[in-house]
Amino acid sequence: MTIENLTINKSFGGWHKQYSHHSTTLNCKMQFAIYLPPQASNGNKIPVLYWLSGLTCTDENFMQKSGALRIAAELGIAIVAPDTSPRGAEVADDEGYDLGQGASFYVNATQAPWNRHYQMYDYVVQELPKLIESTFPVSAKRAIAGHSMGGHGALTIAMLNPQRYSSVSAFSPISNPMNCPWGQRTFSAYLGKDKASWRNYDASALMQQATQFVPAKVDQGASDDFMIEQLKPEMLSAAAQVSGYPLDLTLHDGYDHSYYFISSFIEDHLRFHAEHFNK
Ligand SMILES: N[C@@H](CCC(=O)N[C@@H](CS)C(=O)NCC(=O)O)C(=O)O
Repeated sequence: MTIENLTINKSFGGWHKQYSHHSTTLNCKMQFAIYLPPQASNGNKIPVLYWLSGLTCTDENFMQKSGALRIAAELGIAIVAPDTSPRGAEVADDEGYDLGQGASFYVNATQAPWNRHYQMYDYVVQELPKLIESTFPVSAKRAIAGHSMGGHGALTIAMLNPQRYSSVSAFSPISNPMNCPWGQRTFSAYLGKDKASWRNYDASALMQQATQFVPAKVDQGASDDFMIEQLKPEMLSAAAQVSGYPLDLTLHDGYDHSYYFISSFIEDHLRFHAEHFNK
């Protein structure tokens, strides 16, 4: 596997780098960002947090706007931020911001034309960690987190792979995509009309039937314009009660859906993941 370094910037004593590589899973060129804290330079292998961004984002939004790097440098955690979908002129797309490029929903598409490139679930779970762990001084200790569409991705991926992640966290996740407009539009396109296949990618459905638990922290802004129609955090809480899932979900007065919210609480998320890496 060859990867090409695109940018390199020193930050909080560590290094933020962007790379591109050909993804065999997605059948196209992909870009990702990695933050390597100072602890990555002393010969040790450090744990990694994978961050999945929301609709319309690339590998850049989180790294530039969340304020996570200062805390990652303190705690000795690497952060990897993949792009939010396959991209390129030959990759299927849609005019809406909520389907196609920038809107993969982190599933493996089964329906044409999407199934040719939209295999983001496999990319995030398999190909990307393999590439990261064979290229950078990181250990196999992994956590996963995300925002909105990425919060949905992080929760579903952690619950489907409890042995691969020591903890999961989400800001404003799309908690019950089977029952909201964003999820119904994308799941119909990527997975087809048979709703049985949707359940496997629905955080509330998975949480309700979970028997293996990855510690989960979720924060939601109470003034988030998407909360009632699209995000439905109450469905996740209800699901956790059914299975006894260790879900720590907090509603925060006055906060909206933006990076102003994420940057206000990202420190708590990184400390939560660090605590579970050290267990
Ligand atoms: N109203 C937005 C919806 C998309 C949106 O809010 N995206 C969130 C994730 S769901 C985001 O992180 N945007 C990029 C940013 O704030 O940097 C739009 O039309 O672009």
